[in-house]
Amino acid sequence: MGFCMREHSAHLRTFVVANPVAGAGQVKEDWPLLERLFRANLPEVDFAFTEGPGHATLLAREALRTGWEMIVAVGGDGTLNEVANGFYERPDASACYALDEEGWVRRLDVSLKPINPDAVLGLVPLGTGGDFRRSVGLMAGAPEAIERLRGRETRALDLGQVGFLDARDRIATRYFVNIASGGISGLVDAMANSTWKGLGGRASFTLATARAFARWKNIEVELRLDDTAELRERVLNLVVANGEYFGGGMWVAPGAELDDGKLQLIVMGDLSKAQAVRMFTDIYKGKHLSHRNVGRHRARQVAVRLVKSSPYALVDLDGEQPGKLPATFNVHAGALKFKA
Ligand SMILES: Nc1ncnc2c1ncn2[C@@H]1O[C@H](COP(=O)(O)OP(=O)(O)OP(=O)(O)O)[C@@H](O)[C@H]1O
Repeated sequence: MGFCMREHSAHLRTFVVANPVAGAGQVKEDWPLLERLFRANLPEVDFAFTEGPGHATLLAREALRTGWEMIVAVGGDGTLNEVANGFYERPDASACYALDEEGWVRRLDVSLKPINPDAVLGLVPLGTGGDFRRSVGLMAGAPEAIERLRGRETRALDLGQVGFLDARDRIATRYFVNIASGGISGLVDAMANSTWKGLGGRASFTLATARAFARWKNIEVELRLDDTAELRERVLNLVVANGEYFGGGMWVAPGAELDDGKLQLIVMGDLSKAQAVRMFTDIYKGKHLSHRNVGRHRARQVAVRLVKSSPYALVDLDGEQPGKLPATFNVHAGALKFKA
C-alpha cells in the first residue's frame, strides 16, 4: 500500500487507553505482560482502563489536553473508534449537519477541531473482529505492535465522519476510522455485540448474521454521491468504506484505500435471503463484486435517505451502532496521524 509516511523527531509521551473487555476479556487477561512491554519500549508512558462505552473518547481527549502526544488504543475496532473520536473537540452535531424537509442529512460545516494537530494515534489490536488491523496491514501480535510504537514513522490516514439520526431522531455526528454501513450489517453487529464474543470473530459474526437475516427486510433508499449522481435502489446493505474489511474478516471493499481521500461505496442490492447467504461466502474472498446485484462507486461524500415506506435501519461505524439512517458520510483526507 502506498501510504504517505512522515517522521517525527523525538520520542512521544504516550498515553495508553485499554479496554479490559475487548477480545472477550483478553486485554484484561494479558495486562501484566502488556504493561511490562509498554514500559520496556516507551520511555514515558501512562495507562488508563475504560469503564464503559464512550469512556475511551473522554480519556483520549483529556490526555491530549494535558500534553500527551501519542494515544494508543488497546482493544478492538470499537476502542480504536472511540479513541480516534477523542482526538477532536466534541463536534456540535447541529453545526455540522441538518436534516432537511426532504429527509436528506445536509452537510453544513464539518471542519475538524483537533486538540493537538500533531498528535499520533497508535493501536495494539486485541479485539474480536480485527477488521481495521487487516485493512491497515497490522497483523503482528501484541508484542510486535508495542515494539512498533517506538518507531518514528506515521501514516496520514483519512478520517470518516457521518451525520445521522440518534435513537430519539436528533441529528448526531461521529468519526469513523475503518468502515461505516447502513442496512443489515448494523443489525448483524448489534446482535454480535449483544452475544458472547468468546466464540471468536468469524463464528460470532456468522451466528449474528443468521439471527439478523431472520428479522431483516430490504430497505428502499436514495443515494447522492458528491451532490451529483443520484441512485434509487432497494438494498440489503450499503457499505461506506475507508478500509477494506468489516464483519470480522469480510473483504467487502477490495481496493478501498485508507489514504486516497475517498470513500468506497458498496451497494448490495435487492438480494433475496437465499442469494445473500450464497454471496456471504464470496465476501470473505472479495468475489461478491461480480454479482449482478452488487455495485461499487467512489466519492468524497455519500448521502443516503430512506424512501418513506422503508423501515428503520441502523448505521454502523467501526462495529458500533450509534444511530440510524438517513445519513451523510464525509471524508477528511489525511487527517489522522497513525503510528506505522
Ligand atoms: N469497561 C467496559 N465495560 C464494558 N464495555 C466496555 C468497557 N470499556 C469499553 N467498552 C465497550 O466495549 C465495546 C467493544 O470494544 P471493542 O470493539 O474494542 O472490542 P471487540 O468487540 O472485542 O473487538 P472488535 O470490535 O474488533 O470485534 C465497545 O463498544 C466499548 O464501548
